[in-house]
Amino acid sequence: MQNSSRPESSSESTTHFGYKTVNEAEKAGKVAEVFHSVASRYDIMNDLMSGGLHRIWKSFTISRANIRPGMKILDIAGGTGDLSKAFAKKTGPSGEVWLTDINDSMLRVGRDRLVDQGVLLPTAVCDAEKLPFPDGYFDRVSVAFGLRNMTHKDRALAEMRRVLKPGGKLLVLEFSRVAKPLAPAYDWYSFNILPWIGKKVAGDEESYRYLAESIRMHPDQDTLAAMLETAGLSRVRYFNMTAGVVALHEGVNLG
Ligand SMILES: C[S@@+](CC[C@H](N)C(=O)[O-])C[C@H]1O[C@@H](n2cnc3c(N)ncnc32)[C@H](O)[C@@H]1O
Repeated sequence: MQNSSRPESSSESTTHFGYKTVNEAEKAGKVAEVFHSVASRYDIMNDLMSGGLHRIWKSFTISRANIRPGMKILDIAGGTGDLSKAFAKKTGPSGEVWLTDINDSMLRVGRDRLVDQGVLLPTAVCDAEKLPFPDGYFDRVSVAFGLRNMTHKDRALAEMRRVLKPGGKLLVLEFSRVAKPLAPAYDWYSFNILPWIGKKVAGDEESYRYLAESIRMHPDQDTLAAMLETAGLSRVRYFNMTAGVVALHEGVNLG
């Protein structure tokens, strides 16, 4: 489903940024512009756009993570820190939860928000495609609504598997393919209402048009499950939520 016309390793390879075809080297910069622009209004936009549903999708992810005190957790593309905060509650002080993101604006909003709530976590700017952590370090790795924005999803998934301990679990929460009968209404909402809310609330219509487009360009449920398997994960399964508006994929590193 990647829109590349050449192998990923070529510096002239193309990929997609929403519906646009761009050079791979350009994509990360364009994604960075989106998240620098929306960072300060990101949380309110999430509640407005999803009618609060993102909280339920994240709660389900947290319950599937089955976290126990003392575990080491990596939250990739963690943004404003919703998952990290919930993970930290479950690991307790003996655990280690890393809030990471490639975008320092998103991470700053997240870190400040957590500090205001009395939650102090190690925080790092890092690219999911080149994680600065040793092999086999984490019990759980999560990425929520982040994979869609990555240029080389296969490299990012391989990195996620690399840093998981044997027996550790990867959780990928992402927009996915909605059930067919709902597609017309969902498309109308995505291409009319989302950019309108983006304009009124975040002063940025284009970033929310990118959101709608990037969802359509993201691999569907079965394709993403196959990508997790290719990355070396086992016992791969997924759960559709809200009729496939989002899906939680999970896989285990059996070493
Ligand atoms: C839609 S936000 C999700 C934030 C948070 N996980 C949540 O669910 O609310 C997507 C995040 O992915 C991050 N991101 C995009 N590409 C990335 C990459 N290559 N490595 C790490 N983070 C990335 C963006 O900076 C952004 O903060």
